[in-house]
Amino acid sequence: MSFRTQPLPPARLNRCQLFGPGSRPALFEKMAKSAADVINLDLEDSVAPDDKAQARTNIIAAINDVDWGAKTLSVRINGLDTPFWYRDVVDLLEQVGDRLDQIMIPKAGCAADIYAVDALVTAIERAKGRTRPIAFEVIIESAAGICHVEEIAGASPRLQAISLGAADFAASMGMATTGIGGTQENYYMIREGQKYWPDPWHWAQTAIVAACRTHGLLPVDGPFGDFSDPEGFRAQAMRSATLGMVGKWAIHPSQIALANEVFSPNEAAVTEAREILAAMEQAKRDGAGATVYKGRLVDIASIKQAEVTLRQFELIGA
Ligand SMILES: C[C@@H](C(=O)SCCNC(=O)CCNC(=O)[C@H](O)C(C)(C)COP(=O)(O)OP(=O)(O)OC[C@H]1O[C@@H](n2cnc3c(N)ncnc32)[C@H](O)[C@@H]1OP(=O)(O)O)[C@H](O)C(=O)O
Ligand SMILES: [Mg+2]
Repeated sequence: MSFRTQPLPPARLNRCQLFGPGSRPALFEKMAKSAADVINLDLEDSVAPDDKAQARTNIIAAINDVDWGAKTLSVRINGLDTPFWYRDVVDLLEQVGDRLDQIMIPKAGCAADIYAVDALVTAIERAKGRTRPIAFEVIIESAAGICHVEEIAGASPRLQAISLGAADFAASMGMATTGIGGTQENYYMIREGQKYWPDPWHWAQTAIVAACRTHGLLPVDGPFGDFSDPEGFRAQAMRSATLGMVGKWAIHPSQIALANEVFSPNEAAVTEAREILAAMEQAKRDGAGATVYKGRLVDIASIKQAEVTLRQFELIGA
């Protein structure tokens, strides 16, 4: 381990982030009653330019009036290249109480983007006497964003999470696809006449996970557009979980249970984690740093791996 130790991410559940357009207030109560850990009320790309002002009004009313329970409540503001974002921040922070937990910043391209929003948020918080600081989540969804992901991850103490936005990312990268996440038909390899489909999002996900883990943030997988394909969603989510992501967006309620299931350790994983810890306790008593569990090596690193599973399990139980 480096002399600089790796910080733990915020101890909160983030298995599923449910999105809903700010221009569809009829969805808000349904979102609040859902099983998603995080709610993202959207002012950005699911809202048409002419509807931005009304969507803002809808969201402010809903934050103040709807019972959001224990969910993390987040609003996605408009991008810093638009004329809308400053008004999003000002109206939200001046007109909602402490119930708003987080602002989501889309299309972040460099650390200065986060600095700009932080400066505005800080000024409003001071002016209004807000005592609980607003957290930030950032979406990496551009070539610049992925190039600068590590500096973005370290840009503000408000940052709690980073998501991958597959659709804008694909567009920014010039990828030859209109798919939002998942397997891409033309991204394949051939061996002995058989086609195999690797994951074109893999490298961007791992870059986000590494940046998040370095700075103690939650890495989150973004949208899977084809909500009629639950198996495709599940497969994408399981790949993301295997790479270290803690959750995934849902753009339709049918995706919530899938995300919650994939990002909650199952009984077998919890049992195995506990058995590995017990095996390592025995190894310690025997004066060994490594031992054999079910025919395979486990050592001190295995303790840390098992603790990842158990930490997530304990959060869910809390
Ligand atoms: C890709 C980039 C992104 O920005 S993704 C995030 C932004 N997108 C959104 O916020 C879209 C969110 N989803 C929706 O707006 C809708 O789900 C929909 C348009 C995809 C489908 O809506 P529709 O009403 O047609 O769906 P039904 O199947 O009829 O609904 C069934 C039932 O569920 C209720 N419902 C629908 N959506 C939601 C929701 N989001 N939350 C809660 N409840 C919802 C609906 O009202 C029906 O209810 P019922 O009538 O049964 O009571 C990204 O940035 C990138 O770059 O990658
Ligand atoms: Mg986007």
